[in-house]
Order: sequence, then C-alpha cells, then structure tokens
Amino acid sequence: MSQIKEIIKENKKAIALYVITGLLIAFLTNYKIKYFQKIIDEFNDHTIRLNTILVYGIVLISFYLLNYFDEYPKQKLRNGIYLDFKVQALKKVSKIQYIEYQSLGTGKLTQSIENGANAGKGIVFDYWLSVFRQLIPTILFSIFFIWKLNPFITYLILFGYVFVFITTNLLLKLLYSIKEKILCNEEMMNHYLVRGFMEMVTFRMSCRFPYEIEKAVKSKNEIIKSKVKMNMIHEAFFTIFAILVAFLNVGILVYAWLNQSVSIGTSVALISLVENAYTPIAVFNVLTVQYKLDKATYCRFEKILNMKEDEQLERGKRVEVEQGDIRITNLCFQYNNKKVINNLNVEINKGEKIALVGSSGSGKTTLIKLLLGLLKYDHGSIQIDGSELRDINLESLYKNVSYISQEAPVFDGTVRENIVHNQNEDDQYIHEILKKMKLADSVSKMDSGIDTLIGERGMILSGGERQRLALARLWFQKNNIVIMDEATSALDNITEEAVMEEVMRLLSDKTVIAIAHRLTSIINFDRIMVFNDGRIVEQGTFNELLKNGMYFSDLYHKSMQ
Ligand SMILES: Nc1ncnc2c1ncn2[C@@H]1O[C@H](COP(=O)(O)OP(=O)(O)OP(=O)(O)O)[C@@H](O)[C@H]1O
Repeated sequence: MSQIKEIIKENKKAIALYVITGLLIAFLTNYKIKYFQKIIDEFNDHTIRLNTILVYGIVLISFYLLNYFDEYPKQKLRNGIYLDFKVQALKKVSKIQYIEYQSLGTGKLTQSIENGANAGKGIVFDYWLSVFRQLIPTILFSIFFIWKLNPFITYLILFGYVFVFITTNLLLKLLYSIKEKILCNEEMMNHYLVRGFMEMVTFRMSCRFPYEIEKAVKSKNEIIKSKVKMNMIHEAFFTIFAILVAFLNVGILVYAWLNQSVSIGTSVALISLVENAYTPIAVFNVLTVQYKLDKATYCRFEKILNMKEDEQLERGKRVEVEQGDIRITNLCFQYNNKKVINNLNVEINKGEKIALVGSSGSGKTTLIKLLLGLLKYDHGSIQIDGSELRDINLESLYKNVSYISQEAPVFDGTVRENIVHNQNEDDQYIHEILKKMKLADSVSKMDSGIDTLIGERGMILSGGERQRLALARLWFQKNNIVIMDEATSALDNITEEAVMEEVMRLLSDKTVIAIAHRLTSIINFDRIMVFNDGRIVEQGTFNELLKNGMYFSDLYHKSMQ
C-alpha cells in the first residue's frame, strides 16, 4: 500500500479541498431540509417572514455553487489518481530487475495495469474520499437532524443499519469468486489480443487465428456471464435499500397519522432525512463491496509494483569509462539451475575489437547481458576500467556504454529520436550519418523525412534498415565501450561491408565487443572468442583460428555450406 500513500501525498492539496467542500455540501444537504421544515411550519402557523425565505434562498444558492466548485478537485482527483497509478507502473518498468522483466507477458501485463490503475482509483477516490467527505458526514448530519425532530425514528434507522450490514456481508462472499474469474479472463483476453497483434504474420501463415479467436471468444463469454451476475447482485443492494426506505416512509406517515402532535413540516422533513440517512448507507455498502473487490484487483497490480528493482541503477559508484578495459575472472552464471556461463576468464584491452562466436545457445548474449549489468553474476568478477561491475552505478555506466540489441534495436518514435534520442543535433549532420549508413534514400522517401514515426519496433522499416538506424546512433553517443549483438545480421554482404567499414572507422579507438553469426563480418577483428557451453574454447585472429581452431573451422565450414 506504500504506492497508495505516495499518490495521496502527491495529491494532498486537491484532497484537502475536496474533503472541505464535501463536508460543507453534506451539512447544507441536511440543513436545507431542516430549514424547509421550519418554512412549512411557519407558513402553516402564519408566522412566516421575508427574512426566513431570503435566508433559505441564500442556503440553496450556496449549496448549488458549492456543488459546482466541487467539480474542480473532483475531476482533478478522479482522472489524476488513475493516471498516477499508470505513471507508477512505468516508473516501475524503468527500475525493474531485468530477470523479473523477462517473466512478464505484454498482454497480461497491460491488462493488469489497466485493471490495477482503475482499482487503485476506486480505493482512493471512489471509496476512501467518498466515505470521509460525503457518506459519513451526510449520515451523521441527517441522524443529528432526525434525532432533533424525533429520537424514536433514530433508533429505528440504527436498527435498519444492522440489517443492511448483515445482508451485505452475505452477498460479498459470492462476489469475490466472480471478480477473480473476471480478472483472470480479462487478462487472458488481452493476452490473446496483444499476441494476435504482435504475431500477426506468424499466426496468419500458420492458420492459427481461428484457434486464437475461439479462445478469446471463450474468455469474452465468461467475462460477460460473470459481469452480468455481478451487476445483478450489485443492483440487489439498491433494491433492498429502496424497499427498506419505503417501509420506513410508510411507518413515518402511519406514526404521524396516529400521533396528531407531529406537524406537516416535521413529517415531510423526516421522510427526506430518512432518505438522506439511507442513501449514503446504500451507497456505502455498494462502495464497500466495490472497495473489497478493488482491493483484490489492486493486489494483482501491487505484485507488479512490488517487483524487485535493480538497486544498482541508483546506488553505487558513479564511473566515467575513460579507457574501456574489461577484466572477467572466474565468472559463473545460471538461469534457475541451468549453468550458462561456466568459469569464464577474459581480458579485453582498451580499443580492442572482440568478436564472440559460437553455436546457438552457447551463452554469448547472456555474457553481454552480464557485462551490461542487466543480469547479476553469482560468482567471479567483472571489472570495467578497474571498477567491479556490481559496485558501479548502472545509470552512470549506461552513459558510457553503447549497446545495440539483438531483438528490436529501435523503438516506436521518429527516425530522429531513434538516432539522437533527446539531444539537439543538427539536421545536416544527421543526414550525413544516414548517408554513411545507406539510409538517406529510404528516409528521404518517407512522408516527414527524419521526423517520420517508424512504428512499433520499427514496423515500417525493413530488418536491415532497423539495424542501420540503430548503428547510426553510435555517431551521437561517443562511448568508449560499444557492444553489438548481431547488429548486422539482417544486412546483405555488400551493405554490411560498406556500413561496417564506416562503423569500425568511427570506433577505431573504442573497445568493441560484437556477437556475430556471419563469420565473414568479423575477419578484421583483433580477437575472436569461440563459445561453447558457456566457456571460451578457442581464441585468436580469424586466420589463426581458421588454421588451428577445431570449433571455429567447423563453424566456418558449416556456415559456408
Ligand atoms: N530468461 C531465461 N531463462 C532461462 N534460460 C534462459 C533465459 N535466457 C536464455 N536462456 C538459456 O540460456 C542459454 C544461453 O542463451 P543465450 O541467449 O546466451 O545464447 P546465445 O549464445 O546468445 O544464442 P544465440 O546465438 O542463439 O543468440 C540458452 O540455452 C537459453 O535457452
């Protein structure tokens, strides 16, 4: 619940204003009824005066004006709290441990965040704020005015409250299981939707869509069935209250008929005040039910908000990587019980160009993720310019290391943003670099040139264009360590050679570590390390390895077939 406290703190001014206007409205709601009773009775007694009517008018106008001004904090909080929870989710993603991030699925995650943000808003705004600023004050003020008019009716109302609470708790148990079912099915439904969208081509080619749609429809039917059931139970609360109020109103009329001393004004006021005493209780009950259901939803969201953060992003020694030396000693790493890096020892000197090769699954990408501090090593040591990686502040490290990932190296933004991020750079220089990356033609044909949005994961670009766009970034980062994970795998040989010539010229004095499957792309690297089962089994220059390296020549000949 610490996130809820944080959100309350962030909105404290609007909350204070909202509570104050709420208390005033609750008072005026009941006071105007009491005052109306006075007017009716004074009319009846022929003692009415103009002053009394004018004061009543002022009370009414104040009431309606307050209701209008109340909208300001209300709308601010209603929309703000919901969006604050979403911002918290994004803040979480910015700090989440990489290993935890890997276990999340986009479809289920986005639905969980949507449901969670709504539930969080429900807890803070719809429940706690309504209870404190509206329901409790309205109930207390109406009971106070009823008690002043007739104590006997007050006892009857209090007895009715007990009945209401018992009914609510019986129905609540039923609602829990329905809500859980709805949440699971909503997450599944979104999972199918996002999966269908992301994997459109794969699913279409493998004729999988009918199967996916069938599963989504099944979830949809379950959601509708459960939601209808839940709504019927919710509405039952209101019906029960309405019947209870009807009984009380008839009771008041019978009581007034039997007891001739009760005035017309008092009878009318009592009927209105009973309504005022019960409506909040009905709302309170429904809100309590909703609050408990929201809490169940919020718990799922809280699990995401409480996921382990990578403390190293903020803590640790801030570094400037001035050399780019890397020392890896006795490094071990395992995923669950699967050993992936096995007692690795590597020395990489400033400015060296290192290529990692090896069969698929041999641990190359895992080593890169360890070097980037995304994965945390169990044993051994990684030193960058003499500093132990686990003691380094990662945010400072990331300002000194360039990384081009294997998966999607670009993001959903403009061409410019993908190259320079949020720096201000000269357009002419950007065009110059695009030319070097053989992208100038493609970009000039785009609707808005370098300001064209490239879509999710660079959807409007070819695989090779995406990779060249990512490489263009290197000109604007100027870091002493550059790590590339299959950064040119989608390029044809000729383009790759031309592009890499430019890249390697730029990086001539930088430390470069590159994973490559196409072995011809690393002929000029200073050293090639051959990976097998999380170990380096051979290393040397391209020619040395081709001559003496068993694994390497095997890899090379297979790749040439
Ligand atoms: N999050 C994970 N959980 C469990 N095992 C994983 C995880 N990520 C990778 N692995 C496993 O670790 C091993 C090494 O994976 P890694 O991605 O480092 O291989 P690689 O050499 O880079 O392969 P490729 O050349 O195919 O990219 C593989 O067997 C893989 O299945």
